[in-house]
Amino acid sequence: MPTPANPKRRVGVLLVNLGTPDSPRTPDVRRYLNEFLTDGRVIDMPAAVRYPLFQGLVVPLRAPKSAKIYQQLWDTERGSPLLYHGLDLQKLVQEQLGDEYVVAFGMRYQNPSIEKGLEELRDAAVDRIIVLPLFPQYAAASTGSVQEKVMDIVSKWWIVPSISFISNFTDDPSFIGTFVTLGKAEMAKHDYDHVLFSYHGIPERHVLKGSFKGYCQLGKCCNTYNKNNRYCYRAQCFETSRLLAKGLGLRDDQYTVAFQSRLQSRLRDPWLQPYSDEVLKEFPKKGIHNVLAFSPAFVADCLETTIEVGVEFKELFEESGGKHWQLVPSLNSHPQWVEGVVNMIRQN
Ligand SMILES: C=CC1=C(C)c2cc3[nH]c(cc4nc(cc5[nH]c(cc1n2)c(C)c5CCC(=O)O)C(CCC(=O)O)=C4C)c(C)c3C=C
Ligand SMILES: [Fe+2]
Ligand SMILES: [Fe+2]
Repeated sequence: MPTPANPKRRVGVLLVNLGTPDSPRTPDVRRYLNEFLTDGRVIDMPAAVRYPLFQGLVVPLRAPKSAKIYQQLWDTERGSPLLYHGLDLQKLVQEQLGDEYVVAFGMRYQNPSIEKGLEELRDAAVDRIIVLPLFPQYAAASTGSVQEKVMDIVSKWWIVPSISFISNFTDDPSFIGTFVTLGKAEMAKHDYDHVLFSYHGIPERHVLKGSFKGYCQLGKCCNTYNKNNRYCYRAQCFETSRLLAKGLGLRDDQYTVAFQSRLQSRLRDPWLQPYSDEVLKEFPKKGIHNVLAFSPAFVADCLETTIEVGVEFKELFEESGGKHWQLVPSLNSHPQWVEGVVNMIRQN
């Protein structure tokens, strides 16, 4: 309800990304991983197994190694790229939307928290709230987790606000268009034999658990994007890739879709395949020596893009006989993307 002091109706917008540690020091990375990897939507094991296994064993072993990688990524002045690009986006989107909207930013894990963002919107007396998780493709482990957290928080408020979620933007013209702009800029600087679209992986089980009436079975079911696989992460990754390829003018044999960042565990559960690291090692044997890599599951530079694709995959490719590897930067706060986010919000 509008307050007498501010009779104008205003819409609240909460932009959310995954999360990042407060600093690249091991204790902060441990705290972040403990929150992340005990989320039942990320590690879908019974809580009685998940907490002792991850807090007691996996996270203590992983945190010092992850901390070293975060130290490589950290900007001395601005900190974690995922955080500062998110804050830049918030500022620019707010400027374009004007004072009919109040734009907040939150992280699913660690800071600034989703709770703080929602409280900012409540304190601004907004009329309704639009939540935009900054994940192009819907996954229960990313978007679903943000939705659960938001609903959990507001369900405990005395006055529960009207809320809507933008659950994915797999095929949004500005999301696709900005990546095409960035990709074409790289293509103008160098000749490439092949393009790799590398997406964050998820366990195959997660896709099967969300399969609508058993439609998605990790096969050709994902070759078209339709009402039966609307929420299938794999189908969405293929759809994003087809649209990017079209925008870049690529034939089907000029690009490969693959999945990265699998969490190696002794359980050896299969993740979405093919695995990016295995695919890229084979490229030189197929005569592919110049590769342009995109990370279209992320809208901002982060550990998984800058370090995993930009540094680690490049080294692996060169060790395997490849000549030139280039990562296309993420959308960050590119003006075309800012305008796209503004349009998505206005259309909601
Ligand atoms: C694109 C959306 C994401 C999905 C889906 C996702 C699933 C998922 N992730 C893990 C495990 C890890 N992910 C890590 C980092 C990370 N993940 C995403 C996004 C998605 N994850 C982002 C944006 C980032 C980068 C954060 C940053 O600060 O730069 C990490 C931490 C890094 C590390 O220690 O290697 C882990 C661990 C699982 C298990 C999973 C699905 C089940
Ligand atoms: Fe992840
Ligand atoms: Fe599918």
